[in-house]
Amino acid sequence: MKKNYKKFILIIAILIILQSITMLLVPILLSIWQVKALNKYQFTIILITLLLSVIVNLSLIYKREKFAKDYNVLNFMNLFSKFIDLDYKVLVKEGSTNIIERIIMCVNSWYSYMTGDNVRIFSSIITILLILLMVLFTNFYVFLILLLTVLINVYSYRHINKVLKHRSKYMQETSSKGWQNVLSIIKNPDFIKSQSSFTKVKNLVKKPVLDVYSSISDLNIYAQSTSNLIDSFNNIVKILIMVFILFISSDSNIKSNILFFTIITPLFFGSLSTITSINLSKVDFNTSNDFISFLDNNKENKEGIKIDKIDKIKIKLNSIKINADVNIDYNINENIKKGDIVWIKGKSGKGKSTIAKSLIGIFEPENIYLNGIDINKINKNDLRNLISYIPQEASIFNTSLLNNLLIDDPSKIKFTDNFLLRSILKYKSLDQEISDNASNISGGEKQKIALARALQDNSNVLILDEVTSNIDKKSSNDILESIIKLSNDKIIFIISHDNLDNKFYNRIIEI
Ligand SMILES: Nc1ncnc2c1ncn2[C@@H]1O[C@H](COP(=O)(O)OP(=O)(O)OP(=O)(O)O)[C@@H](O)[C@H]1O
Repeated sequence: MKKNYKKFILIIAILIILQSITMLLVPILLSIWQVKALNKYQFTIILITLLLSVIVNLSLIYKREKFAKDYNVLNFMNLFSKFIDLDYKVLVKEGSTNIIERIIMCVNSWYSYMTGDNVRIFSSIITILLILLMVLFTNFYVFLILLLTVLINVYSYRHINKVLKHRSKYMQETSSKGWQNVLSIIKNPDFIKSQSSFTKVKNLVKKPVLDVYSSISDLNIYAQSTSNLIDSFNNIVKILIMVFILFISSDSNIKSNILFFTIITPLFFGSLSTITSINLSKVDFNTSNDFISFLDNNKENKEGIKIDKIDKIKIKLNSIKINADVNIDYNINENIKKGDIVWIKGKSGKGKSTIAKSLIGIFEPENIYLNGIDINKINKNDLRNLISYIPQEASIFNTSLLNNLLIDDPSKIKFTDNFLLRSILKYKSLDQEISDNASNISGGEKQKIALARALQDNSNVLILDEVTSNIDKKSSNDILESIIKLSNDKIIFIISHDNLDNKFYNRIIEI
């Protein structure tokens, strides 16, 4: 892609330079040839130049958007990998939707800046320098005025950018957090439709929406008013130059002077305002890069000793530190071996799932050993490869039932034989699209799909966290029985606050 990007930027640079040349060429030719005395040949050249400028503009749009598709997808996927690699605590604190919203903002600002704006700034600077050079040989005083204008613009924007960067960061953070909060309230259609009055829900939604639009409005007031002040200053300079030209011109050169400066000044100030408008996208671009540094600095450390199997687990737990404020106390001392089925029982909120999350390296308590090795020293990818954790909340995606199963090769699987899917496939096909928030399937079906997905992994340890809580007792027992039959020799943890039939386990960890 880097090679492709270089090639793309080269083409875009050529097109933008051509665009600037075609823009500058017409006024220069007109001022040399004099409009009144154009012959057929000169008129044709001017027409061709204008036509060329249209073709160059259209090619720019086409090239940019064609490239943007692949560029945006690649950038999104790169940032998505950083998102997956984030530390769990940061993920919980920031919120996944918030981070994804910011990733989308990054992709958009990279697109604006990297696929044209960066080159356009360059070409505007060249245009300004060329015009300054032309004016230097035409009128030294106007040259000084234009040079001073450029310096005032550069100095002002330097100052404005410092403030803007700060405000743009605040706006990006507030708006992505705000939309995350709104989505969390409205994402469940069952909840929305079960409300008799929307006053409370509306009040809940109004606060984050107000935060979002307030931050955008604050940013815009500052950005637009400062840009406007500079634009106004530039406009005054533009008028003063024309008045000055009229004042200093003699009768003989007044026409050519007016023609030259009428054409040159809009181009000069146009290029200056191009830089101004791109300035905003540059600020967004820099803010986005800071966000990428944030993602990189909060990466989870997965490094550690490589293991390829787990056949014994020692849990000698006194406490698990979840974060600076939350610490959960335990009194566990268990030696678990291959083939054991352990029921982790305890009241709600006592810390059952926290043990499961510690086993896959999300939390890092002391005194858990796998094959005699301290779990905190083991490579986290290996841990997650060898331990299948099926969480309490089934993750269901807005795609087909088949896609939800994340099966590598569907042709090898006989779905009707699958004890989990059989009952679902009586009423639904594998092509059935699962709607947003999985509103068109039942709670039990969600759990069966999540189970069927996880059971494909060829892991050594299986952790079932209340995985049948939405399924009737008889079906739930059938499912557990089938899982145990299929998981010969694995270590299985069954987390449940419900009573469990004693045929399903041979050890208990009670919290
Ligand atoms: N990321 C977190 N940040 C702060 N507190 C947390 C976090 N995760 C869990 N907790 C708290 O830790 C405690 C134990 O949570 P855990 O999910 O392990 O309980 P549990 O026994 O599995 O509960 P349940 O049966 O209701 O699922 C709870 O008080 C919970 O609020």
